Amino acid sequence: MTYHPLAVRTQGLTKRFRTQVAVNAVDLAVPTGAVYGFLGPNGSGKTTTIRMLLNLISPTAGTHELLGVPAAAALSKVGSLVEGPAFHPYLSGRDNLRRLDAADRTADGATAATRIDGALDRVGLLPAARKRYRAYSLGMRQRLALAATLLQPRELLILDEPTNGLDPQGTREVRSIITHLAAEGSTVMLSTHLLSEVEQICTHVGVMHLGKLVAQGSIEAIRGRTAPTARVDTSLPGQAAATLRGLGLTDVAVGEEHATGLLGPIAPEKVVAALVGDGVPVRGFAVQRPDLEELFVTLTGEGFDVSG
Ligand SMILES: Nc1ncnc2c1ncn2[C@@H]1O[C@H](COP(=O)(O)OP(=O)(O)OP(=O)(O)O)[C@@H](O)[C@H]1O
Repeated sequence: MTYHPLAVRTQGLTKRFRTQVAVNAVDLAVPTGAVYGFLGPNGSGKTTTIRMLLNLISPTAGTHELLGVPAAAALSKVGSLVEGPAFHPYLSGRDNLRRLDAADRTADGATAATRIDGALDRVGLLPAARKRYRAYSLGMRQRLALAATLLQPRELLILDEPTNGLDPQGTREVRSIITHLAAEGSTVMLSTHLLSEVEQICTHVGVMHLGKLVAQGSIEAIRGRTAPTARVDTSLPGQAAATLRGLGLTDVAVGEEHATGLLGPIAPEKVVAALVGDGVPVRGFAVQRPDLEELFVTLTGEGFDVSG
């Protein structure tokens, strides 16, 4: 395995459908080892981008590389879930994988059984391997689709809305598999319209809005863009506010039983020490950042679905 710092890299990637620009000059940078959440509301261009990455449609303009090389040269190391594979309802999960594996001319027939059960095991479907596909829950069906992408070793997984349509249990199952796959060393790029999904399983995020990538980076770095607020719970909020102002906090506000202020570069422990030193009875102290949702609403002018 050759190491490339970016598992997915695009420059100026653009797709125009007649008059509509569905994807507009997108520069993606998915670091190797990341779980990258490709976040955006429906219609923002995620699927179109993913289809271009996988060479399923050709870009109007721009370039893309997977694993450091042009996509065509990397696709054998890339697992994807875009339109799930067609499974046969009357065959078992295992037999469905057998069919898919047999159709892969690069796969070694002698090791098929090990490979298939290995893939079933990784998605936790081994106990249900003999069940017919039609008896599978939606979550199990999606897990089988993931297993199908894992029949070959993959350095990169590109998953389009992998939890879409699943019930909470199925969603949890699929998220946990994604986390495991990432822990085993695969880079994962997944599209989603759920901010909560990004917060739960992603290390990085790229935010799409009307075909444009409006923000991208590690969750930590993106959170870091927001100014932290110190909040003091106290019976003497006026006095607390005076201390905060004295230390140089800005936007200091007084509530009924609390005071808040923007921390800036001031260390939280210094604030606590000053409050205590000034005799402010501190009942609680917290450093809060506006959550990602507030930040993304600012970036895109619209909210994200936070359920799920
Ligand atoms: N084959 C096509 N022909 C014309 N327009 C298309 C085509 N495919 C996508 N579009 C348009 O491009 C825009 C982006 O669609 P896309 O499916 O990429 O968005 P998305 O973010 O993946 O949303 P969703 O989650 O709904 O799939 C939409 O306005 C869509 O109608």
